[in-house]
Amino acid sequence: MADLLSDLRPGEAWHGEGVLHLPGFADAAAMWAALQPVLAAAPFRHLVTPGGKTMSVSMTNCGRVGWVSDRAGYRYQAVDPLSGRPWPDMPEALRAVAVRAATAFGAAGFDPDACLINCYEVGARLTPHQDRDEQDLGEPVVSVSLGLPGRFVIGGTERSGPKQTVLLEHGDTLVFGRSARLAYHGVLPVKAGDHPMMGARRISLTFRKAG
Ligand SMILES: O=C(O)CCC(=O)C(=O)O
Ligand SMILES: [Fe+2]
Repeated sequence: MADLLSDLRPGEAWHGEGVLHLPGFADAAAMWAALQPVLAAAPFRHLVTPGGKTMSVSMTNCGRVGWVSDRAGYRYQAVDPLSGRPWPDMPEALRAVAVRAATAFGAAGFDPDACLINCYEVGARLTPHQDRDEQDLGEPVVSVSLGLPGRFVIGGTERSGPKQTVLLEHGDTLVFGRSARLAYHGVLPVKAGDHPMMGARRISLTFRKAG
């Protein structure tokens, strides 16, 4: 840990051994441009939880597999249920950022096969959950934020218990893995605002090794 800490650049922060915040790490404009063909082929949609609730966040995916939720449960699958076709490929420009961030985290060799893309309109939120549908929990999750700020809340491996909030702004990247891989985390309701590039919303791209 001491070695990693001494390599940190100004602004970077470890929130415990398993969480690394890299402010302004991603070229947000380049990522937004690379995302356009993905969103054209697989638009955002509001998924339904197994319990029958419609999520306030709308989602889509790129990569070999994508995360979906419906009355049957949560899972990764190769086909977009909306189009009946495979999810769009993960653009190399996006993948490269995730690999670079994972390397900064100490997870060199990260090879994401799924990118779940979340769109938060003002007021949308993600209640605390664990990301546990991936086969290899030894690999981290890398999340890149675009648009309005997000207040990312992360705690321990129990749903209750202390949590801390990390403000994620346009271009910020957050990596969580190792001791925090199964940490409960979520996003507080996004506050009203108007981002010059992204408008009144926050988008997060979450890269995973699903299996
Ligand atoms: O939007 C975020 O920053 C977090 C998203 C998240 O937790 C997820 O996609 O599982
Ligand atoms: Fe998550």
